[in-house]
Amino acid sequence: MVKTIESTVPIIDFGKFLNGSEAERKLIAGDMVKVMREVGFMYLVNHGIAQELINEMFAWSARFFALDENNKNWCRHPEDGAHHRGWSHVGKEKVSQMVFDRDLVKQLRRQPDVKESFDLGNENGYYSNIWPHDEDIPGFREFCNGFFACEDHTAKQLLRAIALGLGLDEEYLLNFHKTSDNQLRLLHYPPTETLALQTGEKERIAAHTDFGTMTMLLQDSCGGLEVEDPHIPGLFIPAPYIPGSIILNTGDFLMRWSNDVLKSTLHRVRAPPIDSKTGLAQRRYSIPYFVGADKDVVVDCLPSCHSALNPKKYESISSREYIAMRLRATY
Ligand SMILES: O=C(O)CCC(=O)C(=O)O
Ligand SMILES: [Fe+2]
Repeated sequence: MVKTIESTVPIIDFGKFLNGSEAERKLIAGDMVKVMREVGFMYLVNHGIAQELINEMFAWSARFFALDENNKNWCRHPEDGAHHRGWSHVGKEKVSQMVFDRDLVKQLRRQPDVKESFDLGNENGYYSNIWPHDEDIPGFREFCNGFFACEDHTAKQLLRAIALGLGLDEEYLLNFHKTSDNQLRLLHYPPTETLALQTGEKERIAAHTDFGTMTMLLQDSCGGLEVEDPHIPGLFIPAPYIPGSIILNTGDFLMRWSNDVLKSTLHRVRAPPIDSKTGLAQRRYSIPYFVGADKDVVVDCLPSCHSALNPKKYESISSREYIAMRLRATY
């Protein structure tokens, strides 16, 4: 049987959590945690972020990436990989999966990802944002900041649901996400020779898991995102855009925090359908929002995720220590 996304990545109606009765809220929270345990990826519909706002964010993203290279250079990502802000040109970044060996990282970087990105965080955060000149793209900064806040609002509702589904106090996870230390990432994968993507000579984004607590992912209709089958390692299943949906996936930090009860699943971006006019793999835009825990708060295993039969597997760790370790392997 051909595996389809519907049979692997479930669709959850989050509106029933946002506006439902106490019983419905509990049911949805339980469903979400079940999916996080089994698959690590879900589609959310009625998630509370207005579609017009999402469309507008994609339009701003396209406008930003269409800027002249000199204008984008003004806000380029610093060499320090930990300061994850600003524009990274095509070829700058290589996402890798848990590779900490310096020589191996060097070797992997010879085949960089064919994508460019723009990263921003909370304006009041530890790392300053790096913006393009306002006159080059007036209104961009303001819109991005508004969108960041809107996603943060939804992220907080999702954190409530996950805590509830884990049998914790609904506010439990919010107490570790007080500073909104999240990252909004605009991604642009330019048109690329399909064959090079198919043979793996070039990659859009190699198989990886995300670092943080969780990721909310917006994608356009191009296609190419694939999620590893939870039961068949190495089998990747296409996760196309479902109108009106966003994707929610568990991050590595939450996986560790939950004693591996919640799964952070491998995913990648491969060749989408070929553009019939150019013969190239179509351009893709996506917008992940990485939700991160407060950097200096040390987390120990979640209370409902360990027992005498299932003892704690990991030392307690702060998100700062954990993320720094992962970023060093990426830049
Ligand atoms: O472009 C996409 O849809 C995937 C992006 C992604 O997985 C990431 O940036 O971590
Ligand atoms: Fe990812």
